[in-house]
Amino acid sequence: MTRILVVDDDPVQLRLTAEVADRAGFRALTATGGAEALRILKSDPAIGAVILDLVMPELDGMAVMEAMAREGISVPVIIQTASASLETVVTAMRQGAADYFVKPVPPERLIMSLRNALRLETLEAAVRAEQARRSGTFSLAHMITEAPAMARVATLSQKAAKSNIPVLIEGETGVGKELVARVIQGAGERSGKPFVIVNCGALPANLVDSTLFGHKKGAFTGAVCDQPGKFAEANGGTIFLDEVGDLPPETQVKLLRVLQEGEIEPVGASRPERVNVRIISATNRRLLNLTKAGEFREDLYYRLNVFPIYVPPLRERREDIAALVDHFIARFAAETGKRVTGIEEGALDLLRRYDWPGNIRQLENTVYRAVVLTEGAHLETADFPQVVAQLGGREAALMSLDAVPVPAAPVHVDHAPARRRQAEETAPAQDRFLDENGEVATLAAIERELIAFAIAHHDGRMARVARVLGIGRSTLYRKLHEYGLTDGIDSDAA
Ligand SMILES: Nc1ncnc2c1ncn2[C@@H]1O[C@H](COP(=O)(O)OP(=O)(O)OP(=O)(O)O)[C@@H](O)[C@H]1O
Repeated sequence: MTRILVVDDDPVQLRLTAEVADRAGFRALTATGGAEALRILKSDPAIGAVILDLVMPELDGMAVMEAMAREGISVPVIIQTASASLETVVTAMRQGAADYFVKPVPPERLIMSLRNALRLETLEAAVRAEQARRSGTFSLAHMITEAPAMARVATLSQKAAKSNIPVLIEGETGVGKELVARVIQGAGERSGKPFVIVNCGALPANLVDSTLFGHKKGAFTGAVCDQPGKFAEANGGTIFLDEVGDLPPETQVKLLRVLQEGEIEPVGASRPERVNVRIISATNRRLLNLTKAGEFREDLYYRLNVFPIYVPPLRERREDIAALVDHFIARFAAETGKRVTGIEEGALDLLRRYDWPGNIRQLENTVYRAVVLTEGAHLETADFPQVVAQLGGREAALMSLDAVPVPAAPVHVDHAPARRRQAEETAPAQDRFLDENGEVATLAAIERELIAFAIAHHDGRMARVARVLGIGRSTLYRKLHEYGLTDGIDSDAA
């Protein structure tokens, strides 16, 4: 819910305006003076707009706007005043006010003005983010990171920006790893310097080395002139090695050398060349597992993984969905020239419930498609048919589970109603890891479920159950007691 700040020295007017805003779905904070308003604005970066009274004792509305400009607080301001002079209107608008009203303001006009101001601000923020991305000055302020699960990412990326140590960013596909890398570059001393992206998984095998390190004329057929590689291109700045786990073994050795010596060896060169490049790598597979499986050099792993950052998937930061959707609507409406101005609460709720296996990139594409196809000014549930279809299937499965009376006492799973078992078998794997509140279940809960399943699957033959679960029989029996699964189980049923 977007927070707005209402500032008025008249307590009755203050309460009335705040109520109008609350009724329209905003959360109104209030201040009775300019100093208090500035204090709130400085401490709460999530405030989306301010409704400001011009005439107040001590710090008046104009002074508040001037202070906001000085402090770099770019929240849109809607001015209200009891008596208007043309001069004050002009001054306030010059100072950057988004709109101006003489009291009493009809509620619907005030709300429309608030919505317009917020939409414009979202669009301006998207434009600022794009400009910062292009100029290498991207920062945390350009990224949506309101969810508590992103707090650690924010802190770590700011810390990483202060040094030049290699960073490894891990996270599922589309979670924003590249953006985090851009924040690390944009907030540090290499801000504004080159930021070169290499998708290691997409390089043709025979061109990996020359793409990364460059080549000399005559190094191979077709090498008609010296060609600098990505490392040379990134000199003075940052190289972002996406899908670093896909690098072939020979290239891994060369990368290790860059990390150890700060030198690259272009293909066909007689001696190495020094480079000054910060290395940020990323992967959506666990690099440690690749290392354990012998697919990735261990020495290189430790060199790359000096400062690890894990970016959580979107389903663990659903609080960001509303802001991301607003951001994408503003951007795509502007890009496609469609007059889409928002999303209905029911549709937003649908998007919040979906698990987004493709994360933010999938959400971005989904909103794009909806903006292009919609006929209305507000996106509705019907504009997200794929999400409806997928959620519908899952929720129907859960409802059929609910319809089955679940026995109060733990039972032998063999005796559980057949429909329940069938639903368990068809539920998508990731749903099994969520509890009834949609939260990730505890290890104990999953272990209990797995043991019950194994007992049912092997018809209660406990020796076999212990064997397939990879634990001893005494451990199995201890766990049965711990989880209250002993009812109906004959300890001799081996
Ligand atoms: N916090 C965010 N705020 C706004 N846009 C975001 C955010 N995170 C990601 N995006 C957008 O989502 C898309 C995917 O992000 P990005 O490319 O950084 O993900 P990634 O994890 O590097 O993906 P991949 O694993 O496929 O390389 C991009 O278009 C990016 O601009």
